[in-house]
Amino acid sequence: MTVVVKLGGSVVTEKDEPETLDEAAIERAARAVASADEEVVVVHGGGSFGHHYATRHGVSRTDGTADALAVREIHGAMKRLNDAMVEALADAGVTAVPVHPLSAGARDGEGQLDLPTGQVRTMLGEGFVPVLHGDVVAHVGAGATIVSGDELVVALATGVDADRVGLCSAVPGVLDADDDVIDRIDAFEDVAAVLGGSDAADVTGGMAAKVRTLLDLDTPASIFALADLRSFFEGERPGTLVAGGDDES
Ligand SMILES: Nc1ncnc2c1ncn2[C@@H]1O[C@H](COP(=O)(O)OP(=O)(O)OP(=O)(O)O)[C@@H](O)[C@H]1O
Ligand SMILES: C=C(C)CCOP(=O)(O)O
Repeated sequence: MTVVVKLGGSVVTEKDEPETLDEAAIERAARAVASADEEVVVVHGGGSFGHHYATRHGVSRTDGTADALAVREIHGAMKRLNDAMVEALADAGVTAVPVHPLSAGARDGEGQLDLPTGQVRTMLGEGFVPVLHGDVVAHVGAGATIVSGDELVVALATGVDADRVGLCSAVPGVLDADDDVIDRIDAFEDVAAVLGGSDAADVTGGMAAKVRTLLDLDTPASIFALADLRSFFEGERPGTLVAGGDDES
């Protein structure tokens, strides 16, 4: 059984405070990952590290930069966050190793992401837990653009043939107009009216982009809060199930 899980930047950082970790949340998430019996691929988002620098340099998933300093600053911030995540996971007993998307993937002229995953599959086979992160990647004709952790989740889930996919965010699921958790989403149009961006600085589009991206995936994906991460690893389906191309849950 292989699980791909994203730890949202809104969970592991104080998203409103530049380069500020949420240490307690990181430790709690690391303990939950350590409790997993499955092969796990971890992805984390940008939070107050990546989004802060991406906003400063005007870079998004579609607006690129040719400025190498901007690329180094955005990537450097994400590497600092990734170092902290890998260290916390290691402290919790997880065999975590870092994987940096800038060095592995790129976008073509249509913005399509190409993310090789052979190295991730080999890491899993050797007992490691790869830890990837939202990043900046080279983009044909645009210099470099942001790749969100959510896009990486979709590419990885396909690449490692994941059995389960989970996204841990700052909310208990996708909320409807009454702030109740929506159990299941099968089509973007069904929920478009209630989907917004992020409450904090976020160049990748918040919840609306998250749902749109996950609907591209054949494997159903759950969106839930940190309090539910452990139960997700225990096989439950907390929060909202985004079921794009497949009916099974
Ligand atoms: N209908 C909705 N239901 C739930 N959250 C919503 C909704 N509309 C907008 N949001 C916002 O989307 C946010 C989650 O998206 P965000 O991109 O911040 O999450 P993340 O993946 O945890 O963070 P990061 O992008 O830094 O990794 C919530 O914190 C909330 O502010
Ligand atoms: C802003 C950067 C560098 C990463 C964005 O990843 P996300 O937080 O998963 O959307």
